[in-house]
Amino acid sequence: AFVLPPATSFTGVGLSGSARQSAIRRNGVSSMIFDFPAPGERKDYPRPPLEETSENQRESAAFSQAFLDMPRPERPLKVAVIGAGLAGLSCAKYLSDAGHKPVVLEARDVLGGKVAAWQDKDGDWVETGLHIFFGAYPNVNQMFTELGIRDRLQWKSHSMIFAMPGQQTADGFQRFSRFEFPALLPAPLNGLVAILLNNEMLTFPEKIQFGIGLLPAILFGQKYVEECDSLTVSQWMKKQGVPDRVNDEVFIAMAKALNFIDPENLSMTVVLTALNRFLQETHGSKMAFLDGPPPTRLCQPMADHMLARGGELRMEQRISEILLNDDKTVKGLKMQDGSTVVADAYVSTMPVDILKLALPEAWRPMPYFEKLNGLNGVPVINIHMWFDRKLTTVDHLLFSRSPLLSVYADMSLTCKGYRDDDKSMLELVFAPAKDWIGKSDEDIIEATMGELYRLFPNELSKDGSGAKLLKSAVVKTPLSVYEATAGRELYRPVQTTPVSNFFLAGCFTKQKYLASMEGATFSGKLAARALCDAAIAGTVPLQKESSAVAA
Ligand SMILES: Cc1cc2nc3c(=O)[nH]c(=O)nc-3n(C[C@H](O)[C@H](O)[C@H](O)COP(=O)(O)OP(=O)(O)OC[C@H]3O[C@@H](n4cnc5c(N)ncnc54)[C@H](O)[C@@H]3O)c2cc1C
Repeated sequence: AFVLPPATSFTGVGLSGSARQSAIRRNGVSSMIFDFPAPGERKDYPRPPLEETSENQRESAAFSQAFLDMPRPERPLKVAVIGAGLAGLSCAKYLSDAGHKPVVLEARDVLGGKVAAWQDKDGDWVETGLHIFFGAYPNVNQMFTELGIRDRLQWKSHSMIFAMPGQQTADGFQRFSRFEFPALLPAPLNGLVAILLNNEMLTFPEKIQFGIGLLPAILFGQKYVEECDSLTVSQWMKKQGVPDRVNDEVFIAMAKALNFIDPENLSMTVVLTALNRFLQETHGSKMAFLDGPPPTRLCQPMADHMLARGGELRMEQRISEILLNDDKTVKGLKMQDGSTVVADAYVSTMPVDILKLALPEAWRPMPYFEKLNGLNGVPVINIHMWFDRKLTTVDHLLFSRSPLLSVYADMSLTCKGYRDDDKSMLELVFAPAKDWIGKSDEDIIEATMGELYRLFPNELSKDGSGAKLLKSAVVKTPLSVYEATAGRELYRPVQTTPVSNFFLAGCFTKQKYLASMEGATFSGKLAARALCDAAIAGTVPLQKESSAVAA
């Protein structure tokens, strides 16, 4: 156990009710015990087991190791990291690994940003989003390994399961169509067999036509994938002569799951990027659920890691203005409470819509920042419904294939922390949400029930004789991840900005893993690396005082 040095602020996430509130208010306890190795105690990160290592996974482990192997800075940089979502926490973690001093400033009283969760009055957890981890998330998987919390990822059978709304089995239960990836075959054979053996959704000629359509992606690789950003999924399907039914049966569900929009709008690059990972990595499409709420089960260990290495976390600290020097570098951050935070360098991980509003006037004409106008957040709604009995026995993510919903899962089965042997808690992603985001929670729940009657024909009944809805929670995110419509790749900024002491991270910034938890985590790592390199090159202007961060 390691005793934190005095005056380190911490978050009360993980505690409940008044204990949590008072912990947040105290925000500067004298000491806390963490079951975590002291700085310098462990030189090398543990590697994931060999059988799970893909080339991307090995690259990610080496990238992490480089932070530990860097020469220790003579004068550690104080870095203000704006936002404690996955990008901010990842950036802070790796900066602390490299010997720098991150100070994370989070506007809310909860860690996680788009993976944030909180407890309702009954103590039940409400999440911003239903979150799935994939085998093809090397930097996220590496993060779990580095924090010693791999056992918190609950891996499910290697399958993709699609609901068949309105269709029932002979005994009246909901029908599913499964793509099963055989365990003994390597990629891409396991994926091809999974597709070939499923005959409920696509006919053999349809699969062949889709396979032929994909040939250029297989032959020309990444270059072709990137070129396809000029086309929507629907346009690409037409151009490649893929039958409409493939779009309707599979890609509406896929597009909604990947970016909460329809194939008529989604860039084909997004779909090809996902397919590429799934077809190249044997475990790529394997899915895992976290074993409880992300703020306590994932974000807190990330924060603890950097706190144990001298970092700082300040909750309920919203920045209201970026203050500039005459040369347009950042002079400090004006906080909403009127205080100012000064550091050697600054990393913004604010979502793109908030960042655009926060940009200083002097930066707006710069082409790098001007490009951000091409990116906008997409609306999405996450719904929780608690029922008085079990609705399903399927312990997996389900693609709903229904007009209003995207994916859903019975969290009482899929997630150890929410386990209930008698009742179901469905978590459902409602998308596209453009026409619904302004509607009342009651309207949204009523519309969702309408979909559920078709999805659970035997368990739910309009006359009230089936399972009863005990309570529900609706979480609206009007501007979530950037909307990946055709042509957006051009607008995604790299992590190094034209301002020498200002860096960007966040899932919208340029990296090869889309707007996802992996994208956010990797972007934070890339920003930390860019900053460390700039520090070594001496291009970050240092503040005069040795203790640069002042509140
Ligand atoms: C409903 C839903 C379902 C999803 N499902 C999946 C999934 O299954 N798999 C997957 O990989 N991804 C999924 N995602 C996407 C994933 O959650 C995001 O890509 C990722 O969490 C984004 O992390 P981030 O750090 O880039 O941004 P954010 O999480 O948005 O973090 C930004 C942080 O900045 C803070 N902030 C904002 N303004 C200020 C300010 N002025 N001052 C200080 N702090 C500020 C915010 O409070 C926030 O904590 C889902 C998202 C949603 C909404």
